[in-house]
Amino acid sequence: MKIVFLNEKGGLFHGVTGEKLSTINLDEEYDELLKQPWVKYGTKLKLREFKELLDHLPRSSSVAVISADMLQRELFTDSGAGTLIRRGYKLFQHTSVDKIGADRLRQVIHDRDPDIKAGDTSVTGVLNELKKAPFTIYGDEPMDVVAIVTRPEGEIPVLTKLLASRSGIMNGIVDNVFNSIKKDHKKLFWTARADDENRAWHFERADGSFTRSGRSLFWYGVHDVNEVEKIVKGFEESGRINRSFLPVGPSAPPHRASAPSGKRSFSTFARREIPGSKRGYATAAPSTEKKRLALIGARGFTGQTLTSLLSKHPHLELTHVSSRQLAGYPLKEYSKSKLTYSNLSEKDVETMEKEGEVDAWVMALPNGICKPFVDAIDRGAANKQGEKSVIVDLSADYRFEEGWTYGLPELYSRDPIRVSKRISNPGCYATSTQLIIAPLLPYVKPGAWPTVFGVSGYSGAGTIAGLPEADGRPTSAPKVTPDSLHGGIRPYALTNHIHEREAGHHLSRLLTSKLSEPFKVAFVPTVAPWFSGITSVLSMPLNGKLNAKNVQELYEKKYDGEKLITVKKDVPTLFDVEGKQGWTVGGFQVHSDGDRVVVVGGLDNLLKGAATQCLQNLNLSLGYDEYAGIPL
Ligand SMILES: NC(=O)C1=CN([C@@H]2O[C@H](COP(=O)(O)OP(=O)(O)OC[C@H]3O[C@@H](n4cnc5c(N)ncnc54)[C@H](OP(=O)(O)O)[C@@H]3O)[C@@H](O)[C@H]2O)C=CC1
Ligand SMILES: CC(=O)N[C@@H](CCC(=O)OP(=O)(O)O)C(=O)O
Repeated sequence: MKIVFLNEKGGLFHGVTGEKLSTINLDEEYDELLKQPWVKYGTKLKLREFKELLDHLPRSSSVAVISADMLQRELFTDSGAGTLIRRGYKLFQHTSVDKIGADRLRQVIHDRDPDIKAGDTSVTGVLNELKKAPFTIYGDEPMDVVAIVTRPEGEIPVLTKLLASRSGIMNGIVDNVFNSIKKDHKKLFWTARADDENRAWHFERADGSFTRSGRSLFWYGVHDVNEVEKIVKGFEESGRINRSFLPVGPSAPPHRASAPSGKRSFSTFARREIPGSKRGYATAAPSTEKKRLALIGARGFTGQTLTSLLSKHPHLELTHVSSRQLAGYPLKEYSKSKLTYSNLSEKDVETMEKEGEVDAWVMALPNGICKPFVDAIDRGAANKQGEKSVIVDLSADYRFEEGWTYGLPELYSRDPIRVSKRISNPGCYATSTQLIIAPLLPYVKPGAWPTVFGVSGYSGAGTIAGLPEADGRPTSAPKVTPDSLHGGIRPYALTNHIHEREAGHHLSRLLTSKLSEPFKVAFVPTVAPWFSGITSVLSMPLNGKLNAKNVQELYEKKYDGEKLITVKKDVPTLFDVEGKQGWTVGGFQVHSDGDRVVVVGGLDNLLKGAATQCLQNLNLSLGYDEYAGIPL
């Protein structure tokens, strides 16, 4: 039986983080919740009454707290909305197999353990391992989730098994079990294989990870790189974690490595952000190894901007610059070595990849041009001995593509970027649009799209060929000029700009409750007569009441510690964004009725909107410090 409780806000919200609580399992969470200082008055009363009601109904019953306009979706789709409250199942913890029943445990291991499916061990093998050291088995009563943590005296605990049924995944029990492990263990290590369909889930729960040849080691609670190294050495010696998951010894052939797409979470379950898990830690200090980069589309605005940044990069060497027009001419914007433009064909690119001539490629080409080059690199990589190179594409061509990682580090986990070889760089307006909406996602009024007005400098439109210099050297001219705008501004692509879909598509991944269709954003672009810099103005109806101070705090909290994000009180001006590496937000205002928020954000379309973000992505995937070469 499902009981629907209508409230204005459309659910219950965490009083500190402001996030919507998607599920409350009363058996597990009720006592703890009632102790929270923010659970008072109406919320307390409601929780008490829901508990009383559900205590007298079958366990499968639940209460859905939703807003009136979500009623249809709650009743007629299986996606649900708001907050779902149920008794749930009590979690258990046992330190012996007998307590949970050896036969039941055998069955679960037999049915779900990927190591058994891969033929690497047997059920008896798993149970024999348990005899070697003290352990705790965590799970829920119907055993939809079973997790085993081994914890030899004085050693780091290891989560050796996390076995969940589909219903365990869909009902969030796996998170409940994991949280209960977290309560007991301040530090934990565990592993997952590339074919683990919940791989993104692991990245999100970890403070750090190491991936090689599709096998990942994860941990939380250890932030010091030296400590990680020491622990890993201990695992190597004791054999508690299979060597193939550890950052030790020679790696397996890299061409077998498969990177997580970063897109897949539990297949039917939107990702949830876990506080404190935004940043990963590399297992070793960031690399300082010299690596080589080829830039295709080097003549254009973004190509040139990236070239200038690379001139100051401590480790990354630009070795090839490709332009059809400038082939044979020297490159001017790069100071680390003398380079001449070439006009690389698809065949050249394939051969270069096959011969391992570069470690990374950047595609700074117009939309729709990139695929033949990417295909050529893929062909080259298929016939290559060593590791395949990284590609970062600046165009819109791979931003919706399975197998590519969308590189917006401040919003979507950095770890998938670290292990990805195919990265799509977000659009300039789309970057600002997502950064400005993300902190307010729990407050989006259902059915009302957030609207972003974006005003961009004309460099956003790219270049055409200009008049040649006196010596015949070709030049570039902006496609849109201040003259063509008559000194004014020109709204364009009033609906369906590609960045509208891009922003909605990716923001959907941050929602805590599943939507039956992608999250919708209204985006309206305007081009203006200055060279570079975008101002984005967000206007968004709220699902409840907020004040300007609350809003500013949401941004401060969301972007705390982010080196490329500035939160200020005042409205950012062009001065705050033009030529600046990061994104700035400010001007937080709420309508006097308290139900509509307006926020202003801005970035330089050629920097955080393109080249700087590209460099963050290159740095992460090549193992450098994320900000290497970025003047902070
Ligand atoms: N400008 C901006 O603010 C932003 C742009 N982007 C995206 O980045 C990409 C590059 O943009 P931008 O630098 O402005 O573009 P430009 O028009 O300034 O440059 C395009 C580049 O691609 C080359 N090129 C064009 N057509 C072809 C082709 N058919 N084959 C091979 N090379 C070609 C050009 O050189 P040549 O003709 O000499 O070969 C030039 O180097 C685009 O996809 C854009 O959407 C993303 C974020 C911001
Ligand atoms: C002013 C101007 O014309 N801006 C460009 C945005 C450039 C960009 O980021 O486009 P991609 O998504 O193709 O990478 C535009 O609206 O198309």
